[in-house]
Amino acid sequence: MTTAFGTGVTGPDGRSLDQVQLTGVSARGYHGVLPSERQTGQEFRADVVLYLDTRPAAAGDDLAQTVSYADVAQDVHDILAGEPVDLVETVAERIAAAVLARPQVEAVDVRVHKPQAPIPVPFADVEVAIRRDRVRMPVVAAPATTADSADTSLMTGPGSVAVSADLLGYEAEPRDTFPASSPTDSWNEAAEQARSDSDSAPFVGELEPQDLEPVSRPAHDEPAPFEREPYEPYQPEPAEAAPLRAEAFEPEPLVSRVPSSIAPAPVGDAPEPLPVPELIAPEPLQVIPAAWELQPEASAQAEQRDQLGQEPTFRPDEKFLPEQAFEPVQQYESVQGLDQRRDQPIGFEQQQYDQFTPQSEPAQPEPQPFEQAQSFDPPQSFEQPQSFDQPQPFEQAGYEPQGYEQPASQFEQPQRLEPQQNQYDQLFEQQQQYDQGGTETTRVSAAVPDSAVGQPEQYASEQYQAEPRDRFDEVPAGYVDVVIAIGANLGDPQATMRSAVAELDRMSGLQITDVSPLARTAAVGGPEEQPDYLNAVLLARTTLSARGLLQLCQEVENVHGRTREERWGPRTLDVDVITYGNLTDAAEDLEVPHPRAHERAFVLEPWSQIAPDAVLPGLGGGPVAQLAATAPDRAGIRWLALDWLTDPEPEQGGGPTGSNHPAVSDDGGSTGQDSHSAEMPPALPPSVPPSGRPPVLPAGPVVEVPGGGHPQGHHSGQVELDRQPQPAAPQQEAYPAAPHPQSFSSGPVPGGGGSVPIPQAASAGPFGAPPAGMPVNGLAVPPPEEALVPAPQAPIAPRAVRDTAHEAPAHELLPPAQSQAKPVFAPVNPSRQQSGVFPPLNGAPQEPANPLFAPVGGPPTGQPDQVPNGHVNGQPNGQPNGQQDAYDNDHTVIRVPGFVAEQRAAASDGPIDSVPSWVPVRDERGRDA
Ligand SMILES: Nc1ncnc2c1ncn2[C@@H]1O[C@H](COP(=O)(O)OP(=O)(O)OP(=O)(O)O)[C@@H](O)[C@H]1O
Ligand SMILES: Nc1nc2c(c(=O)[nH]1)N=C(CO)CN2
Repeated sequence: MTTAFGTGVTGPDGRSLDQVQLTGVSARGYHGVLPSERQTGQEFRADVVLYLDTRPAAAGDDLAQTVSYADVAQDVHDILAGEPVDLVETVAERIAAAVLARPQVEAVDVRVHKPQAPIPVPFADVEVAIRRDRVRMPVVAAPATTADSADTSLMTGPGSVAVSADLLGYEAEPRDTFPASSPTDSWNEAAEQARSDSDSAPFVGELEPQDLEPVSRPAHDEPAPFEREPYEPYQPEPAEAAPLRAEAFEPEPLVSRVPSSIAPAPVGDAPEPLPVPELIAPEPLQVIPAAWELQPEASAQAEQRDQLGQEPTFRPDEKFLPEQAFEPVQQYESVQGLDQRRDQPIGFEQQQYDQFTPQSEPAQPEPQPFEQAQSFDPPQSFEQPQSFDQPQPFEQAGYEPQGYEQPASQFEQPQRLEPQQNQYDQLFEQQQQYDQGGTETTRVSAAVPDSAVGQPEQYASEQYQAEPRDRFDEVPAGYVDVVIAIGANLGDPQATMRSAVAELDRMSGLQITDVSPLARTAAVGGPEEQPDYLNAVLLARTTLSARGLLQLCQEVENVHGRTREERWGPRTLDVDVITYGNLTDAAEDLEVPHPRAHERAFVLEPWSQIAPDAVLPGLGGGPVAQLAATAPDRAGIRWLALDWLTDPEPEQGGGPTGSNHPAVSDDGGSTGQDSHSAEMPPALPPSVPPSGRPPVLPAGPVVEVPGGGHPQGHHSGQVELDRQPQPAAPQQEAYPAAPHPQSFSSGPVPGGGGSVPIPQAASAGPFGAPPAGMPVNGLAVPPPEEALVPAPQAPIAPRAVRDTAHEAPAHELLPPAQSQAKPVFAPVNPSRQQSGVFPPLNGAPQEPANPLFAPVGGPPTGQPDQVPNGHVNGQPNGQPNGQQDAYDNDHTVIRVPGFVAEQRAAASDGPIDSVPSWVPVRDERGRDA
């Protein structure tokens, strides 16, 4: 696995190290293989993250106890501008070596950009990103740096790379030819410190300046002739290279291990010169032991597979480096597996995740029951979208070295990799690159060993379980508050989302504490014409690791037939982790907070409804309500519905107003997505709450206080989550409670936020409501009528909307009028029709001009009354082929000055059961109300 740049590094004490980041150091450099590059030079830029413990320095306010960023900047600059080398990799390596020459630094991330690289096609950047530490040390030596210019004994600190310089055959440059800034007194003191430290680090050798042969550095105006530089790569001694397994996988403290192959000779020993090949050699890679050699459990599983005639689960496109074997590999679980787990007592899932914690003693091989084996090895016929969810090491993360090619046969496993999905991988990669700071970046890694190809995925999987790879694998001591976003626009989105909420809540290790109103939102990104989404946000708390939570989310997605054909394409279900406590971190497979959450009204708006004071942590974060108000897609929030979980759904197949049918097109018929939905797996069967749940007491109906319960202020009330009191859960320390209120017992939501009771998926068919009053998951389920949320009587602007002046009329931001499909709408109780008219904000309620379209306010008389779905005064507007919009029949479009809301009205052709509380959320005219 290649660690993402700037993600956490754990120190010897197991805690995250502090970081000193230095970005954008630039210089004209002469690196490159082309003579022209050597001749004219070009811009090089570097970013560096130093990992160290800054507490000693802070405690004494003492520079000597830390690293001077100015010195590091100077070194980086000098290396960029300094002695030309062929490869960006070498430049990065040298920078890493220079930084690690400082004994305080435990690890360093280096990213070197070469934005003007001679590439004959348009591109944005070339970037090499490496991480080096005291274990995976640089394979070239640092040139003389500010760190050692005072006293080379500085290089004798623990893990100093200076010694390996000689071992590597690197010829350090004389200080007079390689500029270095003046040493400071503090560095002399640090040198003293390093000397004393070296007593406890017997492996550290010591070099004197005379040991380092000077080489001359070509002046920039006299470019060196194009020839190989005398840098010589690290060449491991074969005898030392063999114990790969021990070096790569033993969960030892960071600083206690130095690969023996590059450990310096004991002090006083003259280092043996090594044979020197021309370029940097990769890390020693020998025969990689089979998974079952490493993990007895895996062995048992393999045997079992053999007996069952199952094939091992291979990831043929995976390439392993020793350190990279910690790549997250899904512990595959079939739909069956999920169902099985659902019925497990609480703690079952935790046990599964407990496997991820380091085990001091390997477990004894035991034959495992068939069910468990299945969870590692799904039937071949079951297509695991997860296989493609996970970033593939190297390819997806963009770490594939340029020109690195594997024989096609090693990638071809038709039953696993379908062309379509490979295509998605590419898109995924683009997305990741896009995520790395907004520019398209080609990243290059130093070396990918061929021998790592084609290893059983179990191998990586087991390793993943054996040692937490990063903070995302840390299992919290207590509950962590999390925010999860769900969305869907294919199939039967509302039904799917109802199920998803119930399924997530049933998972042990995860408890949903609050559910937002349902938002209908214009699709953001992706193909131009796709149905609107339904979106909601769930507040929850979890005892799972962040990665465990992601895995759960993906399992639920998969259960609902999630496929990935194109980036931001339509989907049956999307479940994203928005926040995990206050953790801000990124890895290849997970980033929290979700990297785009801060700009997505379809997340922020529902979230702010249930947590008005929530704050999104991290870069770009801030008060959620504020972010929601200013998010670019704000105008795409069409409406919110409160009672989307409690409101009983119509019978299946109940026509276009029903919710158990595929996405409905404007003409009331099925959309082109029908075929897709036909491919969906059958809906989950009804299930009972897991036995481990606390017993649920009958409770009163969902209470809606006068005003309608909508959090936007025009309903002042809230919906109570009438849950059974839960035992107090310890909050774990590492990621303190997220700054949003996620009260477990609902109580009044601050700011009048409206929560939606968690659905009951227990008794009435796949998505149907349970009998009235039947409590599920700690929620009291009111009889349908009681559950109804009265339509707002005196709407005022939502808080978020009120705070925001939107300039653009909403419909400009909506999808084209010819949009073919709509999501399913919740059923409507005809008795609620007239109450669905939202009066103007500051005036008397107005009667709708016609029963279906109730223009209250709206554009000046005489102008077409255009509504987002393309209607003009109730007539289809811009519908292709003259299609009649389904809204004409079963929706009332309600307008108030500055706002748009759509309310379902009596439909002549479908069951009408209840009225969801659609509420206006959008300032249609871009004005404050
Ligand atoms: N916070 C996160 N939540 C969910 N997935 C994440 C997160 N961070 C990274 N990922 C990764 O993103 C990958 C793609 O996720 P997904 O297909 O759901 O993207 P998407 O929903 O189409 O787009 P977006 O990520 O913009 O919402 C996942 O396989 C997962 O590994
Ligand atoms: N309106 C809306 N747009 C989207 C959504 C979504 O959930 N809602 N999800 C996306 C990828 O996660 C991309 N675009």
